[in-house]
Amino acid sequence: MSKEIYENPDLKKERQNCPFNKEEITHLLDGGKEKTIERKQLENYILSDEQLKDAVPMEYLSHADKYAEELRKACLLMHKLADSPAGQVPTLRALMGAGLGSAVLKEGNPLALHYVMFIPALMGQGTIDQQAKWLEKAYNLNMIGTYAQTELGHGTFLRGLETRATYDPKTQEFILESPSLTAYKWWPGSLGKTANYAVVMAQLYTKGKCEGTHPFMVQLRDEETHEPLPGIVNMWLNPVCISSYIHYGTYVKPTNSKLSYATMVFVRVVVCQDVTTNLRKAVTIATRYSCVRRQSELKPGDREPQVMDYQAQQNKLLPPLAATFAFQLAADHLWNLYHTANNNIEQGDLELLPDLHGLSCALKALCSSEAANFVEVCRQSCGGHGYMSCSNFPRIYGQVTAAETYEGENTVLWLQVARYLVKTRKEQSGGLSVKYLIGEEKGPKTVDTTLEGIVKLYRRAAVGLVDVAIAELDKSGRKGEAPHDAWNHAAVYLIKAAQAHARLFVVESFVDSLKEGKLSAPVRTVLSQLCELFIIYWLLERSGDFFLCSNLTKQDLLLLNSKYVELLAAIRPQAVNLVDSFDLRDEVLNSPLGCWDGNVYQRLFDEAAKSPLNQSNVHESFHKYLKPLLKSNL
Ligand SMILES: CCCCCCCCCC/C=C\CCC/C=C/C(=O)SCCNC(=O)CCNC(=O)[C@H](O)C(C)(C)COP(=O)(O)OP(=O)(O)OC[C@H]1O[C@@H](n2cnc3c(N)ncnc32)[C@H](O)[C@@H]1OP(=O)(O)O
Ligand SMILES: Cc1cc2nc3c(=O)[nH]c(=O)nc-3n(C[C@H](O)[C@H](O)[C@H](O)COP(=O)(O)OP(=O)(O)OC[C@H]3O[C@@H](n4cnc5c(N)ncnc54)[C@H](O)[C@@H]3O)c2cc1C
Repeated sequence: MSKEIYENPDLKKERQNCPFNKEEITHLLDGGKEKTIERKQLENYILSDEQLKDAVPMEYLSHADKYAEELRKACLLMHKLADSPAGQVPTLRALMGAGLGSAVLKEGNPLALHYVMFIPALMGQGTIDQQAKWLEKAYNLNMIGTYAQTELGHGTFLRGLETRATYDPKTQEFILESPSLTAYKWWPGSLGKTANYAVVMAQLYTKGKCEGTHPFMVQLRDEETHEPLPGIVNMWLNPVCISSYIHYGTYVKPTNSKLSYATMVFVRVVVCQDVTTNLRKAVTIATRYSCVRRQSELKPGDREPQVMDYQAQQNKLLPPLAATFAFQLAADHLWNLYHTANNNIEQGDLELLPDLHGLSCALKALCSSEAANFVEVCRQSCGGHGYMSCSNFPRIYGQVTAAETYEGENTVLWLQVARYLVKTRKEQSGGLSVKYLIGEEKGPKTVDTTLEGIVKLYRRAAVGLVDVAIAELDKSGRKGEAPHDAWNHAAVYLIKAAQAHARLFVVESFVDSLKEGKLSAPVRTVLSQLCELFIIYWLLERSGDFFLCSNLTKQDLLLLNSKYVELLAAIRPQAVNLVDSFDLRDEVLNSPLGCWDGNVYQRLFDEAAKSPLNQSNVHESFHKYLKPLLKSNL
């Protein structure tokens, strides 16, 4: 007899009479029906492998055992990648895109950097000959690489990196050295124990002149023994300059000195997708739990309500739910720009490079910071159980908040965006993605609170805040301040302008995607509600920017507040159906709070039982420490 599949009755009720086709949204997020089929096949292919499951929860292992267990699974995963029926690259893309990797490798993937930075660096910066020599070896995992740029003393300021690569024309070799403790490479993933090669960013010196940071291929460890090569601690020999600019002993400048930063641009684009995937997990866990959890009293004498019925809970969870769609659509737009710009750059056309740099910095900083804030709100919305390690919120939060720092610390990236905006506004040129900065914003300054009207407000804020920042810079200049001091003293304004620009890009991506997309009426309705909720939410959160740069009035704001709470109520009935549309398997969510069947309490209890401390009634430490204390009559 088939075992009755349990489904929490409240969740079951939430799923009844769904007014839209969930699969249509799943296909939209996957990039089409075929992509959904491919993803599900790959998920089955990976998640059905018993050897990829943890014998004991990772949190109960030692540091070394965690590393060993993650490496065991990562290596097994690589074999499955190579044997995947869908082919290596689609499987890798699925591992990176759908958060599938973290379903298997919960503490982190010791081989991630090999795929996320080492191979992209070879592809983006290696010469044809270098790619012929190393790419196949890297794809076949006959070498494991990392990307070693950050040093103990420098992570942000790349022009301050201390690792030196001195070209010796006699031997036609580069001598790499770490001249000081602060020059030691620090932070690169996999560098400690896993990688045997690295792309090392170092200052290139030739004929006594520093030509700036360049990438070098360096072998770190013996391929057989894995022992560090001689002198590896503070002296490296025989590196090879990737995309060599040394021709017959003479340095030939690249067309753009920042092309050596290309790998970081790629990862910033990838990070937008990754933090969105993590946010989707957090929202799914919190939403399902909030419909299972009944607590307190809404109507005196009534049964305890689902906590999702509190407007306060909807205010916590529905903006992040909307954000997952907004960030996904913006990340898709950025990915398309990346490919266009990259193809042009390969043809020697660098025109889109500033736009790509500006936008990738903006979106990486915005999506990572907003996702980190939203994940924390999702955790808090689950009360005490959200604090448990098994809820998966601590791990998801650790992953998204790391993204606020790596691949360019967010503040530094905001300032890069501001530099690009000020230049575009002042020079009234270029700026593919900031066309509104070229020429004046046309039309009346009156405010209408339609979707189009709200987008116009975002545009006014984006251009207005750049002008406020420029006015500050000019004011400092008139006072005789040097440009670098004026820039530093305008930082607060510059960052606000950069953030307003990033939010405008996300808002326009969302609105435009709904206009362009071939959506059924029910899906269009629910996504339009989410879009309107999200852009009003952000406007209310940052109303000062809009008061400063438009004719927004107190009445407008009160009207928008009313519209916002109406939208909370309108979307509430579809919250579970929307997160079900993400089609995230329980193994990917990895949380008893977010499981599809809503059997939360039993799963929490089962998780707690796995703790080593729950394998006996009295832990041995009682006899060693507590009992003597109890007897000591202090
Ligand atoms: C099995 C598979 C499993 C897969 C798992 C998937 C997981 C995926 C998610 C996780 C992904 C990765 C893991 C994370 C690993 C982390 C890695 C790292 O952190 S690597 C190190 C990152 N470090 C940085 O980002 C450093 C940040 N600093 C900088 O970029 C620079 O120092 C900068 C830009 C702040 C300043 O540089 P510089 O001082 O040289 O420039 P200026 O500010 O003076 O500007 C001059 C000029 O250049 C332009 N510019 C700057 N940068 C770029 C660029 N990158 N591209 C193009 N142009 C650039 C700038 O705009 C100025 O132009 P101008 O016209 O003169 O105004
Ligand atoms: C999880 C993780 C994984 C990582 N993986 C790698 C890797 O694989 N390879 C690698 O090379 N690196 C890696 N890194 C390092 C990472 O790239 C750096 O930590 C990051 O670039 C920040 O640089 P920093 O640590 O020097 O911070 P700092 O720049 O020292 O930041 C400290 C403070 O100074 C501020 N600040 C710095 N410059 C300015 C400025 N110009 N204007 C205003 N404020 C400023 C920052 O905003 C910040 O508040 C990783 C880091 C983490 C957390």
